[in-house]
Amino acid sequence: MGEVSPAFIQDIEHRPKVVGAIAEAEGIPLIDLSALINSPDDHQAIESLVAEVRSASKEWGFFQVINHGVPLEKLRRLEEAARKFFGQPLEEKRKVRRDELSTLGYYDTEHTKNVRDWKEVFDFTFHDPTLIPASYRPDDEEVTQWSNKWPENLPELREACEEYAKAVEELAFRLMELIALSLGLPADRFRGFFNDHQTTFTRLNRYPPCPAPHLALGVGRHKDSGALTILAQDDVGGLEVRRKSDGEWIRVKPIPNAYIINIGDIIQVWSNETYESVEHRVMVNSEKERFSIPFFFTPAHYTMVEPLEELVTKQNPTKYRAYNWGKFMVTRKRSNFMKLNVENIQIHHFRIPENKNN
Ligand SMILES: O=C(O)CCC(=O)C(=O)O
Ligand SMILES: [Fe+2]
Repeated sequence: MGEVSPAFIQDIEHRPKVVGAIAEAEGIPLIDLSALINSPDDHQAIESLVAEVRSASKEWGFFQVINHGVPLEKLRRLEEAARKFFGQPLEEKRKVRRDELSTLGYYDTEHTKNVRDWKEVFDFTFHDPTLIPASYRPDDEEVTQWSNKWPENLPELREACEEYAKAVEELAFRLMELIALSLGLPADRFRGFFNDHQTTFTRLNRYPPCPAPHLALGVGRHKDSGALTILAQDDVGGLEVRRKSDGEWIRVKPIPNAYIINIGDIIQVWSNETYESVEHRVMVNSEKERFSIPFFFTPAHYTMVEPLEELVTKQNPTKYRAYNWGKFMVTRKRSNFMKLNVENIQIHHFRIPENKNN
């Protein structure tokens, strides 16, 4: 990536605090999922987990989980394969680069809020191919497919990716059950959105050392647009979360063999804002590279996302107009691809103003 070109430079108000960042100690909640994995029939233990998830989702929109049931060796194997993949010359990585027909594969030019991110990425889906609208245009009903692009010279990458995503998907379903219960819904309330044709994808992120960590970000401030994100990070650290209580950026402490879970925009809408998707960003540093692996759990492309009817009442009327998830996702990808000088599509574009409710 060489010199820091102006494309990477954040506006002054969005630059990270390299010194004096808020301590990690009072950071996001840590939840031990042992009961969910080992004694799912112990109602009392599950109730208390549900209460922890409710409070963490409400106060922070982020939490970490341990004893989550994803075997550590699957993560280690994937990390090793990812290091090998990113360690190759650029022309080798570009053999599996993303293109306009399928956004899966390798790329190093993602923009978040129109500023370039200091990172390189490899995206893949577990349910391959993934059905997706052919265009962002609302009147175009054609559906197309995204297919994975696997490097031929590194067959172990494919195996490691597939095994890992399968294990994390199980965790995702379990977490969605806890979240459903925490909203007073039946445990399987969200299941149907993910049964067929889910658009879930996993990303391998590499953040190279950066000569100007005070000017650039690994990922600029953003909210995740899916339902739930399950993130593995290494021991370098750099993820920051915007604390809901006061808007301060808080570092997320790397905890060995923990996953970071965050509520995405879709749960914000489904829950009619009982829970909110929270802004986060990634700092880079001048010495160490950092790896992270987010798993973005997202429903089928034809899902119309809107507040669940059980959570809409006279006192709490619906806060969103329904939107089509596939079109939303394709519109997002398009603007990541093309550095458009307009704001990305956001769920607030579907927000119903308060006074129109009454
Ligand atoms: O690398 C990280 O810690 C987070 C990455 C992230 O927020 C994203 O890819 O959406
Ligand atoms: Fe994110």
